[in-house]
Amino acid sequence: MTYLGLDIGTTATKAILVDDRQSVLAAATVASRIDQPAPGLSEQDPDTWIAGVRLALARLRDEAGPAYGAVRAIGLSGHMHSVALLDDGLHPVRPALLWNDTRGQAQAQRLLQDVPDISRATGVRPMASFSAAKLLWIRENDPAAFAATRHVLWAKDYVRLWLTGALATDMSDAAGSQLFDQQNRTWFAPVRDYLGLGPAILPELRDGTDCAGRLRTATARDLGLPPGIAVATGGGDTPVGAVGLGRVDAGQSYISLGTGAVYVTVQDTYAPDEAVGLHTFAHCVPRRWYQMAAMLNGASCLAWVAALCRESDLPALLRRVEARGPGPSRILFQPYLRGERTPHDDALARGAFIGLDASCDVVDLARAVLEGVAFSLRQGQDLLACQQAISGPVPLIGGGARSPEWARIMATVLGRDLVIPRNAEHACALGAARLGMVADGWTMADAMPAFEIAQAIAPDHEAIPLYDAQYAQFERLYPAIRSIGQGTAAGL
Ligand SMILES: Nc1ncnc2c1ncn2[C@@H]1O[C@H](COP(=O)(O)OP(=O)(O)O)[C@@H](O)[C@H]1O
Ligand SMILES: O=C(CO)[C@@H](O)[C@H](O)COP(=O)(O)O
Repeated sequence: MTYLGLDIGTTATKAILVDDRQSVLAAATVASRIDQPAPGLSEQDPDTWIAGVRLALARLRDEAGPAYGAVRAIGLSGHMHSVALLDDGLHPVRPALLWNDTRGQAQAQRLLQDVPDISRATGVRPMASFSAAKLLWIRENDPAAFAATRHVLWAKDYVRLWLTGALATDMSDAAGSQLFDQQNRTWFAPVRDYLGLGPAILPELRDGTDCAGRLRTATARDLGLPPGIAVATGGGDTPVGAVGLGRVDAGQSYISLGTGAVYVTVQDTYAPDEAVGLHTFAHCVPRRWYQMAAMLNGASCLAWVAALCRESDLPALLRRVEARGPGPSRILFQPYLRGERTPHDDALARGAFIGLDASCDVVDLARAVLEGVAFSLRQGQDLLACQQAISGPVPLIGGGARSPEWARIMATVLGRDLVIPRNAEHACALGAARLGMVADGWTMADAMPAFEIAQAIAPDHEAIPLYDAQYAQFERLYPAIRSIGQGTAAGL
């Protein structure tokens, strides 16, 4: 008896096969194409999500052998906010604007002005990342696509549509749309009406643990899976990561360092604080919400600086950073390469290095990047901690968690113990498989045990005061150069 988890990540699709004790039997990762032809633009063709799943499953099938044919249920996770618009025939009418596409900034401002109570009802101030601003941008800039739209789905929902034929979404992807009433867990009519979306355009809402449909016979044959198996509704990657860690109880936190970065704390009541740029969203599991600081610029900043400096071996670069000895660096890096959400809500914010001198080399730049992303997460931690205490060691997942060197810098900047869970890279895919288990009849308690620790990361206590001083400088940087960054972004 096995379970399949699919995670439609921003940079890669991941598939994982586990047995009923959740031992990983096989895993596959397939890189995704992203089109980013100019600053602020970030798109994906929804059909690449299906192509990624197809290829990942072919690899999983080769690796796993007979266990692959014994799958009892499938669960899904996907990057959030990236909305797929489908026509009458359920085909995409245009590429999806991804969560880190910031074209909808002016539209977000208009939503804030024109829709009373939007922030309190939807759990966050309107921002370009969220689906409502994207839909408004498309209505104004691609009216033919908007007019042809009959259905709106999120990344994992489009994959599930292909698997089962069911049109649905879960509470957590709905929560990230800014079209959702977080308290009552239902669509929020004032935004829907403002956008001019008929009620039938938004899909049926379900919990992520529900069975949303059964695997179609033809698709099952094509994929080599049993027909008719349950496919869970699934969820957005942020809450599904929490499921993969077994951290779904109030007060439990975790950090994900993927393309972006999120710092999450689970809640069992809806308690928004939209004023400070935190997000308060419904969870993919029933009767839970979560509060998060969400940064557009996470481990992608490391990939960026490595590519810029033609360093193709990330682990080798990170070892060179560590070999330089303890930080902080004498250079400051502001990581807003794609604008930023928490804490600034500024699509036109831009990146910066400050303090360069003639002796700086790639290792100095890389260290400054690792620290700048960590400082950004500390700003998120400071905001979250105003709402509720963050207790105990915090687990770190996502591609960035592959680096113990980065985790050490992060622990020191955050001033707290971190832990790298076993299967940290697969947390969202594992969470997806766990949603599949619940859809197959398991209880949440049995399907979602706490993670096992692969590595404990303690802060460097001697370096904490030095990093505190550098963090104070970091906090001064954005207000000092905001207008310059906005000016260059606007082409002034
Ligand atoms: N060895 C490594 N150390 C630190 N970061 C890494 C390493 N390998 C990959 N990464 C980072 O992981 C990021 C991708 O993380 P991942 O969680 O897989 O992304 P996503 O789910 O957003 O597609 C890349 O931006 C890359 O910089
Ligand atoms: O915008 C958010 C959450 O609100 C992002 O977390 C996306 O959901 C994509 O995550 P990664 O690809 O960076 O893991």
